[in-house]
Amino acid sequence: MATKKSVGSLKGGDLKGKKVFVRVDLNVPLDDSLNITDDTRVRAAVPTVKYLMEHGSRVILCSHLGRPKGVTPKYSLKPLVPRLSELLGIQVDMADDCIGESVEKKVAALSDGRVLLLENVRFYKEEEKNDPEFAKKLASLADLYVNDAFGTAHRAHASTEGVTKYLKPAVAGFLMQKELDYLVGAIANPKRPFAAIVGGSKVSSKIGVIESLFEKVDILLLGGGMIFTFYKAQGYSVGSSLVEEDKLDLAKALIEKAKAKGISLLLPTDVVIADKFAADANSKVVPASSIPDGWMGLDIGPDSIKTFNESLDTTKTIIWNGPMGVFEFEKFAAGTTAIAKKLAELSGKGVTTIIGGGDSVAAVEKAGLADKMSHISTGGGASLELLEGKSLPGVLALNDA
Ligand SMILES: Nc1ncnc2c1ncn2[C@@H]1O[C@H](COP(=O)(O)OP(=O)(O)O)[C@@H](O)[C@H]1O
Ligand SMILES: O=C(OP(=O)(O)O)[C@H](O)COP(=O)(O)O
Repeated sequence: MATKKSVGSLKGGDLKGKKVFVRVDLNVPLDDSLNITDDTRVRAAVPTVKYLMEHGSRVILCSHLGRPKGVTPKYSLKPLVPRLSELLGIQVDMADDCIGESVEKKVAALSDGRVLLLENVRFYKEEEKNDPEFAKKLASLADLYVNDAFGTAHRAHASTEGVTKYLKPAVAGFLMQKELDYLVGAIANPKRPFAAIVGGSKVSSKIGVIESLFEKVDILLLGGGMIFTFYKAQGYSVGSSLVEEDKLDLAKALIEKAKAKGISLLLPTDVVIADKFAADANSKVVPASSIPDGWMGLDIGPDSIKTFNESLDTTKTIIWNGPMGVFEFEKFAAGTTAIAKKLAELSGKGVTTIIGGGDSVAAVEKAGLADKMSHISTGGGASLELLEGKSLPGVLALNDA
């Protein structure tokens, strides 16, 4: 993907008094009382909005929340207003719609440096359909467009892609840029040795990532549920561990490919096994090749942690996607927590550490180590697509630098 024009390249007259349509990803988890339970995405949206406020722009914020079918009160963006206002240091105004007369009035009343939050853009089915007429209506609200919604950049929707056809310049926000710098830039030109740690539940959902990383990494560490397909492919008995029978040949082929490419591919040498898939299961540590019938592997074992750590000690860049075990159960979280701790330690020694979205981010946050990493992605699906080497429609649509 070509480098995209950044909001940071706009200054003075480009921004002063201008109405700026900013697509952000405020798709945050809310509890039953509509309290935000993780405000990471709200905090991540702040630098771009503050920059625009400081340059005297009139900021129109647009986001989706959840996957509503039509207007659904529980998916209103209203609960976001207090936290946004607190973080921005001003009272953010809220519109009761995202297009139409009432919104136009609110936009006309915006003064320089102030912020208006539009109501959930997915209350219109035209958003996900990338309907051109709807995109035109969104575009008509503003003078220029900023996309800072990294978490939604893999969607070609009206507010992420369609709108750029009618609103120019269309530029990347600071969060979008940072995500691309790490998830594309740091990986394309890594300081070596470069290691990837890939875990999660299934080989099938990570195959694209593994194959794409094969072209770039020196070391590949595998963990999570997918390792049992690799074990079985090597003739080990895996008990009742998660196995994808139709991916056994693929696992064999990947092991061969790693050899041919000179990549150091490490599979865990021992595993923590359980007698059932439950938080209170009985557990023990066994060598990878000796999982008894009726038992299932739910985490990597202490020897594997030691070997993985030693291998990571030699690196200068690390990307991590997917937990090492069923970290949601305390008893099987040790492997994932150990990796999080190792990455935090290595970050402190100048190693670039990138956490590629999804459950690995949740694990790092659970371990209280989020602020230690070089970069933690705010997008699950979007980061996975980038790591697979795909281009994101929400990024492609922006003006080149
Ligand atoms: N050994 C295992 N057996 C079954 N499930 C596992 C195992 N190890 C990890 N998992 C599960 O994988 C899930 C995460 O997988 P995935 O969605 O592919 O990762 P990510 O969200 O990081 O991309 C977690 O819910 C975790 O419990
Ligand atoms: O939370 C999101 O995706 P993610 O859970 O893959 O990070 C984004 O806001 C995109 O939402 P969507 O998957 O409903 O299009």
